[in-house]
Amino acid sequence: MSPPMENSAGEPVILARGLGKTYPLPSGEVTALGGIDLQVASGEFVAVVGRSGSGKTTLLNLLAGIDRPTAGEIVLAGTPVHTLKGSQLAAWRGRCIGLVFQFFQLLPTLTVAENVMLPMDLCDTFPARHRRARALELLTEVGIREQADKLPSALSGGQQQRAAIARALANEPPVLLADEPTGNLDSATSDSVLDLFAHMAADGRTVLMVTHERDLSRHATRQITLADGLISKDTTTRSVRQGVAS
Ligand SMILES: Nc1ncnc2c1ncn2[C@@H]1O[C@H](COP(=O)(O)OP(=O)(O)OP(=O)(O)O)[C@@H](O)[C@H]1O
Repeated sequence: MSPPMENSAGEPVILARGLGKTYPLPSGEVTALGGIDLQVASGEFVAVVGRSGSGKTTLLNLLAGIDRPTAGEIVLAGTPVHTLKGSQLAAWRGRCIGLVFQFFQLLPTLTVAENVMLPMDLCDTFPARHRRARALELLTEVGIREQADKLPSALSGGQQQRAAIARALANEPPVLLADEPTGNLDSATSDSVLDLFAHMAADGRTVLMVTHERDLSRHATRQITLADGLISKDTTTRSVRQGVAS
């Protein structure tokens, strides 16, 4: 059997065609992304690497609908993201994308469980009476169930990032996008967080992570290198089916 390359509708989970982003500056235009084509299937864990300024964050922000492309199109889990506007885009993002950031971005006055429930509250994706139970399940999945009723400040950096990953999964998004998710963690903690992403991808989710640290991309199934806003290298490093040792 070949690795899962498509979702049930027969489309890649992430599809970008001619994707470009330029910024107008007084001194002339800056091309952050020069028109890239990309297909990512369910079960892939993609590490996007490249030098500073190569366009990694721009790519992630376009895929997440945080930024708008100036050229090309994005179809994510079947939705043509480039056509969505304003509140449509925000609602789509809340349901279809899980975002993980370098500095966790947990709300400091909410408990860990309340942070995880927040996307469900905002998008009304699960009945209110089920949200806490779901948050606890997710915290169990990421290995910090016992921290549920603490404030984020009582957790270590690695635990806070696990909480942020649980929050990113709250609405069962098909795609997880992570921008330098280990940038604020020591190397052992980084490895354990990346193992978690690898397991999530092996479970059929699609994970795309931007990282400065090429070495960390060994956890991924595929490494895409950007240079000057273009894909300079695209290597599948591990079969999707192979996943990770459990
Ligand atoms: N808002 C903006 N206005 C003007 N230029 C921008 C803007 N955002 C990004 N750029 C430019 O686009 C290019 C790509 O930036 P981007 O942040 O995507 O790179 P990156 O690979 O993520 O870099 P880093 O690893 O340093 O975060 C760079 O030349 C950058 O200066």
